[in-house]
Amino acid sequence: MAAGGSASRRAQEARRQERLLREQWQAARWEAYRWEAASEGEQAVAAQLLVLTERGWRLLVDRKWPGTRAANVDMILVGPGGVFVLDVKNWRSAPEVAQGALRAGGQNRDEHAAKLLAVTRSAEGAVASLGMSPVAVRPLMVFAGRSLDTELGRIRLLGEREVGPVLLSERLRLPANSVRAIADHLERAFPEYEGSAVAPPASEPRERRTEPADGLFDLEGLRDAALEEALRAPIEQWMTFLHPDQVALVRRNWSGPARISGPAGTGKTVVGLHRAAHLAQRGSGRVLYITFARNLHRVQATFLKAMSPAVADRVDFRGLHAWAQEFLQDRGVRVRINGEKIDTAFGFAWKNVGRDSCLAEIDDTPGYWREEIDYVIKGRGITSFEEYAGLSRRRRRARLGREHRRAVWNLFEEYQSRLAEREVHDFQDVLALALAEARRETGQRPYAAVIVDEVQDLTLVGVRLLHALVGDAPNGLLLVGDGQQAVYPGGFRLSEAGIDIRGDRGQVLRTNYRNSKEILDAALAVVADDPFEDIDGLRTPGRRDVDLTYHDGRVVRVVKASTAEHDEALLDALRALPSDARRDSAVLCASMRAISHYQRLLDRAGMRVCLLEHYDGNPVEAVKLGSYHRAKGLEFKRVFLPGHDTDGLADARAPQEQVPDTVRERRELSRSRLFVAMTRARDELWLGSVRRDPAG
Ligand SMILES: Nc1ncnc2c1ncn2[C@@H]1O[C@H](COP(=O)(O)OP(=O)(O)OP(=O)(O)O)[C@@H](O)[C@H]1O
Repeated sequence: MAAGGSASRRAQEARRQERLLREQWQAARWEAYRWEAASEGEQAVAAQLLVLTERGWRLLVDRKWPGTRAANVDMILVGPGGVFVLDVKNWRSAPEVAQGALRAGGQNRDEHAAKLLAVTRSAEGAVASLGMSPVAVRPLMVFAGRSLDTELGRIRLLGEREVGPVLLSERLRLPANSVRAIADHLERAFPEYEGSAVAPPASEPRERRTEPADGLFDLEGLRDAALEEALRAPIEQWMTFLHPDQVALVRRNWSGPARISGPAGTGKTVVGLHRAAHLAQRGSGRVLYITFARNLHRVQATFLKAMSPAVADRVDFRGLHAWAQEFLQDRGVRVRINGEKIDTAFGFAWKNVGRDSCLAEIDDTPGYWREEIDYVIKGRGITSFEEYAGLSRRRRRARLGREHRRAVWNLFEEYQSRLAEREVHDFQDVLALALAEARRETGQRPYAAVIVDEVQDLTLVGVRLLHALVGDAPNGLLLVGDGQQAVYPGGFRLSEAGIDIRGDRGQVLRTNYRNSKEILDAALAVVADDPFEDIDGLRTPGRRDVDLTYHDGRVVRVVKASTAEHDEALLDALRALPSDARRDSAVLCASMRAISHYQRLLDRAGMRVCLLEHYDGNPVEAVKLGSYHRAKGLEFKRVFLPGHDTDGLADARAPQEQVPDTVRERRELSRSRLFVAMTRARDELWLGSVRRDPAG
């Protein structure tokens, strides 16, 4: 359609909406004025809110507060924007918030805020039994005859004029059937208050309010449009609903460190985020939410803000290394990181004592030995050769005798002295320094709780560091992750970190809410023969039992004879998408080289690209592009994996006994990474390959 045509359609729609609103406003005012016992101010607020009831919201007025004898609740509103508990005030003096207190006419009015919070907690309890996240209920204090929009803790204070527009512009959180279910449930939990001052007249049939007053109202149409919009909504649209088992985890009281594990897509992150909001809402201290991946925390911060704006500023989302550097800086400890100098230091060390040692017989790629130092020696905080000589090198395949370990140790010492010579630290040093600092008793506890997402990506020293921040305090440390999605070498057991997870403090989620069966089956086939050991030391087979929630999805396999044909097929698939579907699509690659290649390809084809390192969780009208690593923890409706089998999948079919241990280890890691990338897809997974010449 021509642009002019769609602009005129939009203008027509805007006029229709305006007329509709005007009609709804008239009807609402008329109805509010029939609430004779209410003050004029309360009627004005009610009129604003009654407009919402014409737009898919349900308004419960003057309800009994369960568990009390005579107290009432002014209003509860349930709608696409969530659940709100309202207290309507008709004060003679203007309200103000000063130094965390509510005041009016020179007097402290905190008792009103306390009552509203207590009612909100009752409502949270009621919706939690429906499986709704407790953080989705929000308290509002609305002031008749005033104009304001401010906050007091988690309470939002709004004036008579602001309340309608603010609620109407809330982002979509609940679909229509959820609004119905919650409102029905709350109607039962908060029965009508006897002797109600503002209840609508009994003679007025309740249904009248939701029926069109005349032909101008197209309520059915509005609802259908809202529903359709929810289905089309970008993938970032946050889920407010949790399964009752997940809600229980969010609200649970743990007596010490706890852990949530489970296969890909089982809602671990959702639970972690709701838990962060819950703790921030309940306690007085700050919550630290840590991930290893460098941009994931930004995305998660955006999600939390959408989900629970009132608490968002009490949760710090950080990448582990950046946080550790800030922490050291705050404590006055100097660190110097310089990537180039670190590489040179290792390069020299390898040349001097590695290249001609017995290590080269096992694997002559220096990278393997650098990983040994990073993940095994420094990552596990090993400080003496004897300790290293007796170490069980978890998830490392090459068997090293004493002689080889001695050679690794020499390489490590040489590397350390080269770093010292250049006066630089590497990333492992930063964590070790931060750990030493965190263990120093300063009397300050910066955080009440620490939540670690994708914990399998951390090293042992990283986990020790975060544990040191909160110790074994109740509800202090929560570790969220899945060993099957480990994408870095090496590993450790929690017991080595001195973390004891026992009884109900170790929880496993089992229902995959993300992937369709076809997609999950394809992903599990890649790692089917790779049993793995998780941080609790349990060995688990690669093909795990997962419960599925049934929704459609498909796997598209495209095999071409040349890279050019393969790339053209990718472009065709992307071009075939409607333009608003591209924003929920991601092209993921195993290497940086491949990312540069596909960035050029998409640029040349005129397709807008958003690199994952720039993605912050807000919907963006572009195809996302990034590495398998960067895609960790994220999800997309459609995932495109060009050349997905160049690194790992095909190798899995080679006879294993002829392959050196270190190569097998690398391939295993490649398969884990591919598994992670594949399980990012919700509805469609596109797997591209270039046919290899069997003789080649
Ligand atoms: N109870 C639920 N009902 C419906 N959808 C849910 C539920 N719980 C989680 N989801 C959805 O399932 C998807 C996967 O959730 P999440 O990202 O938290 O899983 P995860 O276990 O952290 O995944 P991964 O380990 O693969 O990163 C998300 O879209 C989330 O909104």
